[in-house]
Amino acid sequence: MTYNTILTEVDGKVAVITLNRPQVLNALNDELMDELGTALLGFDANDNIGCIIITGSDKAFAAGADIATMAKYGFGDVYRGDFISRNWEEIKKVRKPVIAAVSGYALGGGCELAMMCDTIMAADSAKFAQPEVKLGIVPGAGGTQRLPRAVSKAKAMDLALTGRMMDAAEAERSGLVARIFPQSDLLKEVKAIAKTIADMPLLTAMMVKEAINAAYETTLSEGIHFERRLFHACFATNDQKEGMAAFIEKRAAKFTNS
Ligand SMILES: CCCCCCCCCCCCC[C@H](O)CC(=O)SCCNC(=O)CCNC(=O)[C@H](O)C(C)(C)COP(=O)(O)OP(=O)(O)OC[C@H]1O[C@@H](n2cnc3c(N)ncnc32)[C@H](O)[C@@H]1OP(=O)(O)O
Repeated sequence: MTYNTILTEVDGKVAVITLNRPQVLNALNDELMDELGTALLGFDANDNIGCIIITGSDKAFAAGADIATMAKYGFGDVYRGDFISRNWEEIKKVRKPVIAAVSGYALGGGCELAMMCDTIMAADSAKFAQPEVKLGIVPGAGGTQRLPRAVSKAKAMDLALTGRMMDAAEAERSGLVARIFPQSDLLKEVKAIAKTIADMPLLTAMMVKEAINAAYETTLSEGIHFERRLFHACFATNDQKEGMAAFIEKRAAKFTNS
């Protein structure tokens, strides 16, 4: 499928979606979010794909929502058009692991998009911010809710009230980013991580993702209960039998995703 604002690539069992509005540092507009959702759900439905990467350019993962677009809108436009809610939730429907590979700017909606992914791997050039306050708006795509859960209330307040940028090292120290790589190695390294994940039993990897994401949505005891039932369910899979037999027989497992 061809798109106007993204590029897609398949590398073995790994799908790569590259945001592609370089002239505006990958600023996010409605067309891009529609196309991103279509690509994500397409790869999620593809049995040959085990892990999905979203990335941008060296200079920008995404410099936020398209300000030139937003500047034209009033309350009626965004409220009646249900902007953001209309097409941002697609990524939450994706059941396979999604990795954000961030180089350069991840600002505003760019940081929010990265936080909607299951994990964030960053280049040493990465810079994260929620600078919306400087534009007279609050973050509108989950930044005020996901950032404090990722880095603490104190750090989230600092970032969202000052609009300052946080570099990759601070982002990793704060827990927003899982790992940092030299910019020139980012995509190679993240593809290797994604291949490792895609080589895991798919049903189990999907259950791991679902269980961890549930922690953001429920109480500890409910989350433990949910995890326990998934743990019990694993014992109905061939992959649990194969995984444990392979360990005992000291050989590589041959998972069948069943
Ligand atoms: C409600 C309706 C939304 C419509 C779309 C709905 C779906 C997607 C949006 C969902 C998210 C909304 C909620 C979110 O919380 C809100 C935001 O994200 S607000 C925006 C936050 N981002 C910023 O404030 C960053 C703005 N950019 C900068 O500060 C600087 O560009 C930079 C990143 C520090 C880089 O500076 P420089 O290196 O000097 O480069 P330039 O500034 O010259 O930029 C080059 C070129 O790119 C254009 N550009 C950069 N950022 C944006 C942007 N966010 N929107 C539009 N265009 C952008 C810049 O204008 C230059 O273009 P040129 O002048 O060369 O034509």
